[in-house]
Amino acid sequence: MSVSEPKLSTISQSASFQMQEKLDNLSKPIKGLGQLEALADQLAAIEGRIDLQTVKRTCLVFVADHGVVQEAVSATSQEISNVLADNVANGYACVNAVAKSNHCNVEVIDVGLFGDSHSPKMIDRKIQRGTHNILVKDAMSRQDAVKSIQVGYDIAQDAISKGNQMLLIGEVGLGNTTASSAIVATMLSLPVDVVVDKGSDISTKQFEHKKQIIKDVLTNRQPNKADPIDVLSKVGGFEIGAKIGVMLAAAENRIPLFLDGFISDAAALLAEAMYPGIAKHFIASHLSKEKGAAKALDYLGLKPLLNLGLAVGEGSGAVLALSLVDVMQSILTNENTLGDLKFEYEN
Ligand SMILES: O=C(O)c1ccc[n+]([C@@H]2O[C@H](COP(=O)([O-])O)[C@@H](O)[C@H]2O)c1
Ligand SMILES: Cc1cc2nc[nH]c2cc1C
Repeated sequence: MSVSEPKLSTISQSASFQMQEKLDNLSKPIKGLGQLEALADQLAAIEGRIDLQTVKRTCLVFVADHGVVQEAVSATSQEISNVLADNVANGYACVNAVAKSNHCNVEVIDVGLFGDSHSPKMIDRKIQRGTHNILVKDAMSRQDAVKSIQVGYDIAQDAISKGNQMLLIGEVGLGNTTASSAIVATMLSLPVDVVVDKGSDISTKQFEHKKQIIKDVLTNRQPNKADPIDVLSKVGGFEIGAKIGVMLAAAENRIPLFLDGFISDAAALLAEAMYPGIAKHFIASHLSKEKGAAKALDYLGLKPLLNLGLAVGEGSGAVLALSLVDVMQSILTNENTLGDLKFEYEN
């Protein structure tokens, strides 16, 4: 099993059916827990069992820089990526705070920061010092695009071998909503205006400029949607490739994979094009505030669990959705059955 010879595990319809039967027997109206029931069904289908394995989970946060930040498409200057990435590695960022309350491990992996990390906790798998500016040059070589997927795959395999039962993915990378917009517009053949949004919050004037930059990027780079590696190498990012690798390792090992926001959604479109059917192994934790997110999730047939207007990144939304998994586990463990109440539906 590897990136070059993927072998997705099967999605167990019978485990999903058994889970729904169990839920239908609980002391509540049939399907009364709505999308939470669909979540439990999907987890059972992915894991191939109804005694869901959810306790040990890790959010893998991939950090990388984007040369296109030179074009003033982001709220901050490029050097800030390092500061933000180190903040996650040191345990003080938004995702760390959410992870503390939701009992989730966080690991931070440098796959392409321009600078050197100052955190001893940063895992160094740097592929290059940032992507090239995609307005003028391909983001990375094809070889580095494949390498980014392999790095993510290896990191995920390691996490799985340490007993993780669910994986979550996040990122820090200023400029990556520009790269993600270019990916989503390409993969869904949509106009840039329909998918682009304000990322880490830019002014209206800067937003108009960002739209034009992405249009020019697509004209200059001509990514080929029939070849996802071409798209990743021309307009993508190292953290986006690494996320694809995690998705593959999770899908091979019956491990539920929690997407975070827009950048995960863009990576998921590439993964689905490379490994058709892989999206069935993904849980859409939330609907990002970025408007292209809904387009990507609709295409993938994924219904987000939360819709809170989140636009943080780091994996924070994915970790937040774990509270719903934990609530579902409590329901499955603690709620009694219609039988206990000697209650039966009449038809
Ligand atoms: O997860 C999202 O949907 C999301 C939406 C907006 C911004 N972000 C985060 O903000 C950074 C990218 O914003 P930008 O404006 O520089 O492209 C990057 O570090 C992402 O993790 C993330
Ligand atoms: C403050 C800040 C925190 C972030 N976390 C992930 N991306 C980010 C971008 C900014 C600007």
